[in-house]
This record gives sequence, structure tokens and C-alpha cells, in this order.
Amino acid sequence: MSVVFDRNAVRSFRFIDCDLDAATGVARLRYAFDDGPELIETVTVPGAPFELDAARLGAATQALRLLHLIAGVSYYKAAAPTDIRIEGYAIDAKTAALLEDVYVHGLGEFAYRNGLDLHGKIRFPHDATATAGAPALDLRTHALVAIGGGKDSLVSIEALRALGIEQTVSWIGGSQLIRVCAERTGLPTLNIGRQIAPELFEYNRQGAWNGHIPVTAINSAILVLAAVLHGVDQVVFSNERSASYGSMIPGTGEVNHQWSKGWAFEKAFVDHVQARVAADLHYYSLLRPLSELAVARQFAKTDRYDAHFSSCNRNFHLLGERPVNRWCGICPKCHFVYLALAPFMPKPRLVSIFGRNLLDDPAQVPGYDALLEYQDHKPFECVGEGRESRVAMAALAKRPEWREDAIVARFAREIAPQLDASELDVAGLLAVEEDAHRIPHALWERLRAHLAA
Ligand SMILES: CC(=O)N[C@H]1[C@@H](OP(=O)(O)OP(=O)(O)OC[C@H]2O[C@@H](n3ccc(=O)[nH]c3=O)[C@H](O)[C@@H]2O)O[C@H](CO)[C@@H](O)[C@@H]1O[C@H](C)C(=O)N[C@@H](C)C(=O)N[C@@H](CCC(=O)O)C(=O)O
Ligand SMILES: Nc1ncnc2c1ncn2[C@@H]1O[C@H](COP(=O)(O)OP(=O)(O)OP(=O)(O)O)[C@@H](O)[C@H]1O
Repeated sequence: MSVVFDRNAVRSFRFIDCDLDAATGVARLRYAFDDGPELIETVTVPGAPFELDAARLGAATQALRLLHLIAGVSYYKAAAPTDIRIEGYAIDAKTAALLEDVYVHGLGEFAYRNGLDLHGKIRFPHDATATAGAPALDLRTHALVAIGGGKDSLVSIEALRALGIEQTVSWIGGSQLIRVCAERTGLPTLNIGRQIAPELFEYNRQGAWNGHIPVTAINSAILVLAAVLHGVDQVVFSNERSASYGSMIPGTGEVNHQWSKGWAFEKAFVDHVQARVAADLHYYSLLRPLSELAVARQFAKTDRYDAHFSSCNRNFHLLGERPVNRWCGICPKCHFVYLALAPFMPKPRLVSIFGRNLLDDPAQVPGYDALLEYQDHKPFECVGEGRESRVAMAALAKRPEWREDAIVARFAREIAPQLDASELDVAGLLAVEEDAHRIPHALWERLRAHLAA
């Protein structure tokens, strides 16, 4: 591929246009820097041909544009110019505000690591007047549930199954690990294809800015489009309450690696979907009322997925296989998930899932210190809050089967004496949060009882 990319020479990022072929389910999202080559991302929704009446076609167009605007973040970041142009259609001020949030906060870690300041520098041009509101589409009651191969989505899937909600287990991309977990559920599945424009990888090789992007926002927009095409009324994610809290960086403030898994994104996104796409389409995170520890407690209730799931992100690279035998054992997610499950599972079961005892390995001390926010900040990963790690560790320190393991013993000896004992109570972190969620009311009444059990 003979493209030359110099991030310092870039002046503008262009949202060229997007289109959807209802006969094949293929959506094309087109972008460019200045007058450079078109960068075309494709998303393929199985189940075509889609028969769309006028109302559903209108909703699909809105959902497609939302996806085009959000997925642009992968390309925008390569040069992060201040001049942003939208060419194929116009957006209104509220849509622009949503996008500015997604780009500024969703690229927060990217900006921090690259020494960039994006605050006040990302402006989406808007000249459309707001529409009157999206119509209801009379969507059928059915949930597209996002699955990521880890524990969280499996907890949601089992909760919906227990409540008798019809669901299709849905994922984006070609991960074999996710496929195996999805098939293990025994439920209908939907695997959506996503091809990033290959030029981006070449741009990366030539020194493009690179870093974390709000991938959950992209996956959310893809599933909203799929829900409209399939005519179903729910898109369900599994983002827990703890995802709303970032890492506190001295001199910088809060930087949240998982911003698009947080409550601020969820609220803004679902408001937009119901106002601009379909009034009766519900996007929600089923685990929002729970902490990571409460999710781990739910997960431990079944061993159905023990031999199949993994939360370790090293499994999920697009480029090339990087087999890690499901759990690498040295990354923050492995550290955290091991610790979070330990209070709720028999030790032999947990050791057998990971193939080793991470809490008895002194080499893992720095990793656990960061999770505990002890002499370090919370890692840039999808892990629980520092107090959740401290509470889990304190619980293990009381258990004969765990308390002599190297990391637990060190915690009890060196860290626990510096902590306020009243903050180490596990019960408070297992409580179900009543208010901050968008779970449909009729479902919430029954779900609350299920999650509290
Ligand atoms: C698997 C992973 O962690 N990837 C991150 C990693 O990417 P890497 O270069 O090592 O390999 P690839 O994943 O194959 O990606 C190649 C390049 O492609 C670009 N890219 C990829 C996906 C995408 O949606 N947009 C993209 O622009 C990017 O330039 C890649 O270099 O490092 C990258 C740079 O820091 C990260 O951007 C990659 O993260 C992926 C987007 C990803 O899917 N990560 C999830 C595992 C992840 O972090 N999930 C979060 C969810 C929170 C949130 O939504 O914010 C989490 O679990 O913490
Ligand atoms: N490839 C994907 N396609 C669709 N949804 C995904 C994909 N990867 C992750 N998700 C969803 O994004 C959300 C955040 O992912 P996350 O990795 O935290 O969840 P998980 O894989 O279910 O559990 P864990 O936290 O144990 O890894 C979840 O709702 C998950 O289902």
C-alpha cells in the first residue's frame, strides 16, 4: 500500500459519507484526512436482505449516521486535527455535543499518554435544526445482548435467561474466544463483521498518533443499527457501576480508560437513540446497578463457562494471533478478575480456571499495588475501583485458605494497618444501586430480586 502519512501535515478530518445496502447488510463508513485517500470501514450485519418500511428506513439512516460519526474516532485519532468536516449530511447542536463528549472523554487516555490536550479543541460543525423526535417503530420485544467473552456479559445473559427474556447473543469481530462463549450459551447468535480501513494500520506504522479509543461506544452504535435492521427493541450491554470511575492522575485529574462503559456515556447515548433513532429502542447496561465485586459474585454462581471465558484483553487483538492460553496472568485484568472472584469461589476452582495462583506469586506485587491504589494509580484497564480491590483483599486476609498466600499476607502486614477498617466492609459494595440505570421499568422490578439473591 503506497500511502504516505505525516500526522503533522494534516489540516482536516473529513466525515465523507456513509451508506447501507439493505440487500446485503453491508454498511460503509467513509472518512479522509484532507484530500488523501478514502478510509472505508465496513460493518456487515447478518440476516439480510432487510425489508425496511419508510419509518424503519429513516431510523436505519439515523443509526447509520450515528455509527459513522462515532466510529470516526479510530481514524480521527491518527492526527487529531482541530478542523473537523461533515460532508454527506448535517447534524444538529445536540448531536454535536454528544460527539464532542465521546471524542474528548473517550480519547482521554489517548490524549494523556500522548501528551495532548483535546479539551475545547474538538468541535463538530452543526447547522441542522433539531428534528421533532424519533417515532416509535413498534419493535418486537427481544434483546440483542452484547457478548465480550468475559464474565460480565455472561452474567447478563444468564440473568435474562432466568427472567425468560428472549435474546440473541451478539458480538462484533472475528474472535474465536467470543464465538466459543456465545455458542456455549446455547442461545441464538449474531456475529457482526467489522473491517477497519487497512490504511489505518499503515498510518500507524508511519507514526500516526495511536492509543486507546472508546470501543464500547462503537460497539454500542453497531448494535443499535443491528437492532433497527432486525426490528428488535433492546440492546443490552454489561457495564458495571465501577466503570464510571477512572484513574486519578496527579497533576491531571481523572482519566477513565473505560469512559464509554460509564454512566455518563450510557445516559447521553440512550437519550440520543430514543430522540433521533427510535423512541421504543431501549439501550441499557443490565449490570449498571452492580459493582465489579457484585458481578463477580453473580458469575461464581455457575461453572458453566469456567473452561471457556476470559476477561484478559490480550486475547482480543485484531492483528495477528497472540495466544495467551486465555489468561496471561500478568495484566491488570487477570490480576483484578482473579482477586474479584476469589471471595466467591472455592480456591481450587479459581486456580483451575487460571491455571495458577496469582495471589501467591510475589512477582505480581506491583500489579496488585496499582489495583489497590497503593503507591500507584489504578491501571488504565477495565478493572474495579481501588476500594473494591482493598475490600476483596481484606476479605481474603480473613480466610485460612488465602491468608498465607504472598500477596494477601503482604496486604495484611503492610497495607491494611494504614486503612480505615470501616471502608473494608464487603456488604456495602454488594448492594444493588436503585437509581442510576436505564433498565426498562418492567424488567427492573424482576431483575432487582434476581440480582439481590
Ligand atoms: C486488543 C487490544 O487491547 N487492542 C488495543 C491495542 O491495539 P493493538 O495495536 O495492540 O492491536 P489491535 O487491537 O489489533 O489493533 C490494531 C490497531 O487498530 C486500531 N484500532 C483497533 C480497533 C478499533 O476499534 N479502533 C482502532 O483504531 C488501533 O490503532 C490499533 O493499534 O492498543 C490500541 C492502542 O492503544 C488500542 O486502541 C486497542 O484497543 C482496541 C480498540 C480494543 O478493542 N480494546 C478493547 C480490548 C478494550 O480496551 N476494551 C475496553 C473497553 C472500554 C472502552 O470502551 O473504552 C477495556 O476492556 O478496557
Ligand atoms: N467484540 C464485542 N462485540 C460486542 N460487544 C462486546 C465486544 N467486546 C466487548 N463487548 C461488550 O462491551 C462491554 C464491555 O466489555 P467487557 O470486556 O468489560 O465485558 P466482558 O467481556 O463481558 O467481561 P469482562 O469485564 O470480564 O472482560 C460488555 O457489555 C461486552 O459484552
